[in-house]
Amino acid sequence: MLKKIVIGTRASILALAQTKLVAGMIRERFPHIEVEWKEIITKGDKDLRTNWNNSNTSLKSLFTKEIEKELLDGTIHIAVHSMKDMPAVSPEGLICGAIPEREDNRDVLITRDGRKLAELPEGAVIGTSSLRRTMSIKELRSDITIKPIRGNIHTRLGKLDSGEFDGILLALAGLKRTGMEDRATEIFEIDDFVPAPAQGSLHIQCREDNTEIREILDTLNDEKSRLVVEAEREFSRIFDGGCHTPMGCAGKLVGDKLNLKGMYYYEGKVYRDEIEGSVEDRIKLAGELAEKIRGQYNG
Ligand SMILES: NCc1[nH]cc(CCC(=O)O)c1CC(=O)O
Repeated sequence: MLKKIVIGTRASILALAQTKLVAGMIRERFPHIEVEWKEIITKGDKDLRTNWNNSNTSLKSLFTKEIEKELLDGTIHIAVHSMKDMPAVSPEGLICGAIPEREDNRDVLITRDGRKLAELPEGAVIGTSSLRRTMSIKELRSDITIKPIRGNIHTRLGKLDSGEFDGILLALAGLKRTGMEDRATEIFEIDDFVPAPAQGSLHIQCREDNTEIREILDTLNDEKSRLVVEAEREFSRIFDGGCHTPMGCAGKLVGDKLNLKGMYYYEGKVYRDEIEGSVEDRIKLAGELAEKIRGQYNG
């Protein structure tokens, strides 16, 4: 019988918050198992010059490689990641062992003085390095000036507070999980601002051959979250989504139906559509939604 589980984590406040959340879930279900975490510094953490928010799949692994090596070596048992930052395909020997209940997937605006988007002055400066967020905010207010911003949530909030920006855009999930939800000035509705595929969802990673850990992780799974996230990830795979590709996708269960909204920016224009169907057909639905959107610009 397993006595202790070691979770590998990056040292950022969000990574630690997510790790502690998962540690709590395991302790609650398996009180006899001791849960610890080990902070691992990744190449991405060392190299702050990398614009990781606009990174493609290979750059994405900058933040996971060292952690994945420790999983494979067996020095840690599991790792907790934000699903939206994970490439579509797991490295050889590793799997996603659980997708727990998803947090709110919406995006938020945070301003220094509590002004909402509509109240900001002409040409106000908003910080984001995400193309999806840039395009979405420009759609709502074309006069806004976008300036790139890097670093973890605290660094970004610090840059906002010091006056470098009038506002910044972040995921509500990250604010909630780090206990800073009260910083959210304006929460954007999905129809105005389509979230990144799998935003707000966790990816608990483990070794494929570790059956004991897989049985434990099975109990952390939230089936509804998994079904929705699978569809969003399929949409993202079709459009080859790193965070680099300006696209969004958000699913919602309505009874036994899945409603899927998607958007994609192509040659400077926004295309959106939505689809609804049986949740069992979620992968097919994601493909059909992508086809509908492609049909708009291919005519
Ligand atoms: N790309 C960085 C990242 N990865 C996950 C989150 C937030 C939490 C989540 O979406 O699950 C963030 C920060 C942000 O986008 O505001």
